[in-house]
Amino acid sequence: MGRSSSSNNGFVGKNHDPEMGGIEPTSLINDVVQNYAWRNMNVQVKDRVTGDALSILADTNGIVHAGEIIAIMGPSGSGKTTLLNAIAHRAAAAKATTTGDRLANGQVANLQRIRDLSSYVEQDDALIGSLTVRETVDFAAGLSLPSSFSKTARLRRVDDLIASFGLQDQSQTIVGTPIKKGLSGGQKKRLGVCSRLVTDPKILFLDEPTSGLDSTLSYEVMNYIKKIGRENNLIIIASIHQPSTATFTLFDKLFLLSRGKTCYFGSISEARGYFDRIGYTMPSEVNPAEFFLDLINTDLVKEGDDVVARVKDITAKWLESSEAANINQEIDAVVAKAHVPGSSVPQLSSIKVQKPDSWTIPLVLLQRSWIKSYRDIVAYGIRIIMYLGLAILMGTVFLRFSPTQEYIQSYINAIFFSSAFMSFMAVAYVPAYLEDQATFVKERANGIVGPFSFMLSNFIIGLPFLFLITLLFSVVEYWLTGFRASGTGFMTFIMWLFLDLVAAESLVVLVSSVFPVFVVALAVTAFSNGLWMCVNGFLVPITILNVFWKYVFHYIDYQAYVFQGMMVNEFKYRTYSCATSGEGQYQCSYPSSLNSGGLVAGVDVLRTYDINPNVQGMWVGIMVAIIAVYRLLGYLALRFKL
Ligand SMILES: Nc1ncnc2c1ncn2[C@@H]1O[C@H](COP(=O)(O)OP(=O)(O)OP(=O)(O)O)[C@@H](O)[C@H]1O
Repeated sequence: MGRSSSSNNGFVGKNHDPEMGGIEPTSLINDVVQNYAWRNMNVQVKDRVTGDALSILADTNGIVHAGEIIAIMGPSGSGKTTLLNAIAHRAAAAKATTTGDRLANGQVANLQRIRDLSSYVEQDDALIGSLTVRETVDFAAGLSLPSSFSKTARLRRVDDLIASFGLQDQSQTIVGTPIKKGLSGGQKKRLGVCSRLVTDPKILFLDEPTSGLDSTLSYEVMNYIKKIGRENNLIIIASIHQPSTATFTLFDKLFLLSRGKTCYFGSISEARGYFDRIGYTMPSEVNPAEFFLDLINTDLVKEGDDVVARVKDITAKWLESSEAANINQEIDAVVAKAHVPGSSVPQLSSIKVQKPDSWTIPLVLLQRSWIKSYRDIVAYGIRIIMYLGLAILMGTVFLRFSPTQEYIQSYINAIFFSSAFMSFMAVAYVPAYLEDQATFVKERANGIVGPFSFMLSNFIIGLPFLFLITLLFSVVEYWLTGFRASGTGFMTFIMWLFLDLVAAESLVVLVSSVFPVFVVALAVTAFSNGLWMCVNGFLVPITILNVFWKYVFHYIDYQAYVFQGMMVNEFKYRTYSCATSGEGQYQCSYPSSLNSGGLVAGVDVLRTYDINPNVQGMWVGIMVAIIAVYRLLGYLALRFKL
């Protein structure tokens, strides 16, 4: 998302597109948002135990000015993430009700405006392990900068940012996968922030940007963030857990929370004086962050020390303090100023957000998935090896069949197994899809990628890979087994197997979109494929399958059409010789019109399974429809559920 502004709508834009004669195409300067405030922010949930309404964030107010960086601090469970999410207009907690105003330049900012103006870096920001540092930042830029932004300007911004975060020497290093080490923890954190900043946000929300890092690395990461925030006049709001003294002093303001209530909000330099005034004197030579946290940490119960009473006292004193009153006045003042006719305050309604063209996002996603797929040996290479192994296994078990009647049942078994087993193995796609979906969820929450672009690119990028698997499997298995030896027969087999795999993978996408939890998605996909196997007409011919399974499930079973299609491909065009007795009599075990000539017509085998040999075109159409429905339902699940 590239934000542009023009002088005639009140914004002094330095971020114009290069083609439009802008001054600094790569600059991230914030000249749009002068301040960001939140007023009467409350979050209520239904208590997990009692089911009663429970307040987890009570009446918080705050204001941050351009160029400032603030720390939201509090003991574990005090509501830091809840507050950060609430002010960033995200779901504050599961099934929470959030009330209150978010104000940018004193004007109420709705979700879209906040998405336009800000980026949110989550604690476990999903970086793609197989991409290099430069690719990570460049793809983030490609997904959000307007198409009018030239490639040269984009790459300049990418390289400048990488250098600002001290990652220039790692620019060609991959982030890191389970089998190939890449960046260190601190470098990954820096890259996470860097790839969100490239989209040119004016406000940056950071959820525990130093979690998992030691104090030296935490300082390093925050120092980079502070520097870039200062240089570009950004508003940075970060929740942080137990910073060292050095890290703590990098922040301009502190928001101290305990049990969802404000204990202090104001400049870091004045915090000590404030607590001294209300009766809590900080000893010298102590880490101030530690002192404040110990003061309000209700989990640390020491003998003779009533922390709960102390927190009540601190939160009550805050509400009565002149500091709290000043914040409210300051917020009222920016609101009033914004509404003065002819005010010089930039108006939110006139911000023009330029996004990439609608076709650019799926294209960038495709390019990113393509790099990921050929580099990520775990997600793709291992699956190819598995399918090849399966082909060799099945080809050697069902080895060199010949067109005689004793092989008829084995042919049918081989057809069933080829399709059913391959569909079943699609569960191996669950982890890779869930990983992509996690990236999507984060990009979507930042307003970058929509469910349609994600679903479309996921579908397209899967096709060549599935075709490759189909081809490798068929080349090995089809000829080892000895199916009908004809080019058309082979190509038709490939077509059915390909449709089978596309449908099976679409089912994985649907199930994993509805249940985005690994074990659940795995169990539901495996169960569904088991069900499709049972009712596809092989284990129990359709003629005797009970009506419930037949009418409720059989006709929507993609495996049924693949099984029937492959059966027709093998049996429609072939005859099988009967056995002969010692006296030269034919002994045919399948009743067939050709029995008198010592043969079984393949079409008569089809008849015993009630398979019509002349409607393959319709089955292909049904397969395409099933795939489309799976994808559509997957899209709807992403659109409305996640
Ligand atoms: N449904 C609920 N019932 C009861 N308590 C809840 C519910 N939902 C959230 N909470 C509580 O709200 C509080 C705020 O959680 P939050 O994650 O914002 O805290 P935090 O300060 O970010 O914690 P941490 O530092 O451990 O990440 C927690 O104490 C949590 O247990």
